[in-house]
Amino acid sequence: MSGGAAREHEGGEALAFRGVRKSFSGRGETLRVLDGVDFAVEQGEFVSVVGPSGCGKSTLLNMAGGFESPDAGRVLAGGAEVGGPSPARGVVFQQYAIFPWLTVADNIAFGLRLGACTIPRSEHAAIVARYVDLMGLTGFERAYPKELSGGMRQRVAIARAYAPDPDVLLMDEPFAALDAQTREFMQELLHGTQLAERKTVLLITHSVEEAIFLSHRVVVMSARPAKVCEVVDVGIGMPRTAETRLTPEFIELRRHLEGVLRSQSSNLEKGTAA
Ligand SMILES: Nc1ncnc2c1ncn2[C@@H]1O[C@H](COP(=O)(O)OP(=O)(O)OP(=O)(O)O)[C@@H](O)[C@H]1O
Repeated sequence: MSGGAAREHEGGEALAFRGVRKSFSGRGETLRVLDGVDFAVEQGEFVSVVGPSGCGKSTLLNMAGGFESPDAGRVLAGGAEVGGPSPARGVVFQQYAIFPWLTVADNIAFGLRLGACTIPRSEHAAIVARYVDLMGLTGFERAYPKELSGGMRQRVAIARAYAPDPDVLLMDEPFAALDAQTREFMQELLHGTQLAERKTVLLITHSVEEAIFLSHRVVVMSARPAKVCEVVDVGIGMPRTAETRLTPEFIELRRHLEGVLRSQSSNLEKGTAA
């Protein structure tokens, strides 16, 4: 459908990290986590961040969400400095952060009903129906979270994040708690939703395969104190399917990124950053 063009986004920076530094202090020690991180996500682009464990990936996402602020440098959303959480930036975390007392449909509608959302009430039902369909939740609209599998709950969380039409979606290991088979299925659902919606997405993941499958570009962080050590343009046409994972380009890219990550992780163990 895309004729091999992996990057079909519109251009223009939706999110940018400029010289971002961050340390955490505690028990008389200072932990330098981010040491001048620079990259941007363009509008409509899907970018994943991978890196050694503890290098500061979640810290970056928390800054984009407005939950943390940098010690130095700037985090920009739509060209403006991020000053705190905003409905313009939807967040999906690893834990099933959906409300147990609301049905699937009401969870998905949650952000639409907040005062900050300008989408008219008359459109809410159609929006909920669209995400129920895109996330494969048909028939479960009236179910409560306790009646759903872990994968389904996370699909509700993703639908809820997309529904109020935020400028940017921030996802922190959304599939980490799921088994491998469910995880692949979820990646395919998210990819289909993303092709339909073309949002700007920043995804943090431990899985190189997940990053390649979903993204236009993959940002690799170095060991802590972290910088960007490599940015890879995936360049594999969309839509991607289960077969895409078996193509030589995909396998070669996975091998390359796993090698970079392995060398960064060994730097972390040695206590040095490349
Ligand atoms: N609020 C905080 N206070 C103190 N230390 C923190 C805080 N947040 C994060 N850290 C520390 O900063 C480092 C980076 O954490 P972060 O969660 O951002 O890394 P990560 O790359 O997402 O990790 P992982 O891959 O294990 O999920 C870790 O050593 C963590 O313990």
